[in-house]
Amino acid sequence: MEPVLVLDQLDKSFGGLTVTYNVSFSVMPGEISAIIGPNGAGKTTLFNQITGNLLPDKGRILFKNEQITGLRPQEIVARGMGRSFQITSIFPEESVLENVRISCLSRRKEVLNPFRNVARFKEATDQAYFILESLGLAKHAERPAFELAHGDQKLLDIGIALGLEPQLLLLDEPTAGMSPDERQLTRDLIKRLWEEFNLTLIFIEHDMDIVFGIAQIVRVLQLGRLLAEGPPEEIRNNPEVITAYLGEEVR
Ligand SMILES: Nc1ncnc2c1ncn2[C@@H]1O[C@H](COP(=O)(O)OP(=O)(O)OP(=O)(O)O)[C@@H](O)[C@H]1O
Repeated sequence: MEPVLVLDQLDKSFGGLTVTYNVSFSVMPGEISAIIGPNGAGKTTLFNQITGNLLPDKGRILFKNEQITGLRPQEIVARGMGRSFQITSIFPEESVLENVRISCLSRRKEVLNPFRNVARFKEATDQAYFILESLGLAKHAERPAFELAHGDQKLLDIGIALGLEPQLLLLDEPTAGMSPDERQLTRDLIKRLWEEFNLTLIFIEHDMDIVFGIAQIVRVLQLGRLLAEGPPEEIRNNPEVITAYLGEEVR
């Protein structure tokens, strides 16, 4: 089996600050994996390079065996990579349904003209409902998005990404700002979405219950370097990772 994503020796600096240094790893299709590391380790900057929001100074990124380094984010999305953001990217005045339907339609290149192709519009509406039901948001379908609670807005953001039918989905701190109960639900939800939508999923997360609960592979960044990579048990017992990040209490 070929990897779906390959990072090959990525470097990125801001002024004198090295934020990504010689980062290489491969992600296999269908894998669910986590990126962890201290604040400022470079996790989001790494995501930004993968999604084309930032250009690496050096190195290559391959997605489904093709070079995507230097492509614009929209081109990378069109190839099947989705992303949710730490800060949500919803249209606040539009309904919850409309937010997801827009992305389903844009996948079909029918954004603003529902009358041109009624069948496609209906198909996109059904797909949007299916996604909202998977996320537990169908009951809020008709409400304006800004009325949703913070946790639900984050879920909607994932729904928007799913509307684009990604094969690879990147989630940046999906549980940030959530209550412990919401975190628990979101953990189960992420696992279910991964299965239901046949995704390859990479998430950045600080909550170690979630990381060790659902990731098959954990990658640890420290000061922009890939410190360790492996299955949860191996990472949890890795002395360097414990010293750099985990501490003793999570063992
Ligand atoms: N556009 C930018 N210009 C200058 N410095 C930046 C820029 N983006 C990020 N940085 C710096 O790069 C470093 C890594 O930031 P990044 O957000 O990637 O870390 P992170 O691991 O995602 O952190 P956190 O867990 O807090 O989200 C930080 O020191 C940050 O201040």
